[in-house]
Amino acid sequence: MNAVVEERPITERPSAVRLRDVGKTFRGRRRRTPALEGVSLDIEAGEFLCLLGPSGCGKSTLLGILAGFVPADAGEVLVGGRPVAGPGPDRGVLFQTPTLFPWLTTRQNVLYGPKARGALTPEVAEEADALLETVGLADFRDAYPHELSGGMRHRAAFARVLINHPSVLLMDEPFGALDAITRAGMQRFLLELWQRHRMTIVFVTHDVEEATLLGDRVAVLSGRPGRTKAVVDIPLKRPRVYEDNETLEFVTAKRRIREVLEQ
Ligand SMILES: Nc1ncnc2c1ncn2[C@@H]1O[C@H](COP(=O)(O)OP(=O)(O)OP(=O)(O)O)[C@@H](O)[C@H]1O
Repeated sequence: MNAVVEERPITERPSAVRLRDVGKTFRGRRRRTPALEGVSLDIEAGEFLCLLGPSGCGKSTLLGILAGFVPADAGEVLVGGRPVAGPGPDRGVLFQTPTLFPWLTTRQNVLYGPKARGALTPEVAEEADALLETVGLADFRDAYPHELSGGMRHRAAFARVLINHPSVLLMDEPFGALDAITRAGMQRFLLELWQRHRMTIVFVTHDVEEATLLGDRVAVLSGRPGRTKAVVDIPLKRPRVYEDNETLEFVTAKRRIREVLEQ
């Protein structure tokens, strides 16, 4: 078994995200659910990290903590060297269901954030148009969400997040609900985007194949309460394409992750 739990001292590499002994217990009136315990992880700036683990191990909770939606009740959570105290435009969040306002057009959706912050300038509007071009929605800038396909809605949600120039992109099973072909297209799109912008990505997935294709490393959480079980390096060359998934290197990397998961 080659997988190792990595401890990368923060002083050695620039760390975009630092988690130290993070814990979270949900306390209801009748039930107390420990979701995370002692989670420690350093994610480098520009790294693509996938978060994998059994259902209910706290992956979404961890992402929610990084996004600032869910307060941790133990440990240290730093993004860009600063403690997370709530949501912020430095962290873009994308969910399985793209969050778009149904009463706004694609372009208006993209411009919603800057407008709400009072930062809508002609330059930002120009940037929105360039982003719509990048995500292949220039011809649909005046369409409403219900007029877009599933993949198009995802790309619109991407543009909506990217207009804020987030340094960290937090993605919670973003392609989980898509059909296989659209999903492969979105994976390709995400890899190209990341290759170009090199933002830090934390990507939650159930899918070992998806984690192997996308990640520089895969952090595997144990069953509830989630703990960092291992961080597995994916030593596959970049740029990667979906068609690589039958190569020996790919299959070997996938097997290593599966072994850790099943341990
Ligand atoms: N708001 C909440 N209130 C109470 N319990 C919660 C809440 N959110 C999550 N939990 C509990 O915390 C645990 C972790 O949930 P979480 O959604 O983070 O897991 P997950 O790994 O993302 O699961 P899945 O892979 O099934 O999406 C679960 O037992 C869940 O029931």
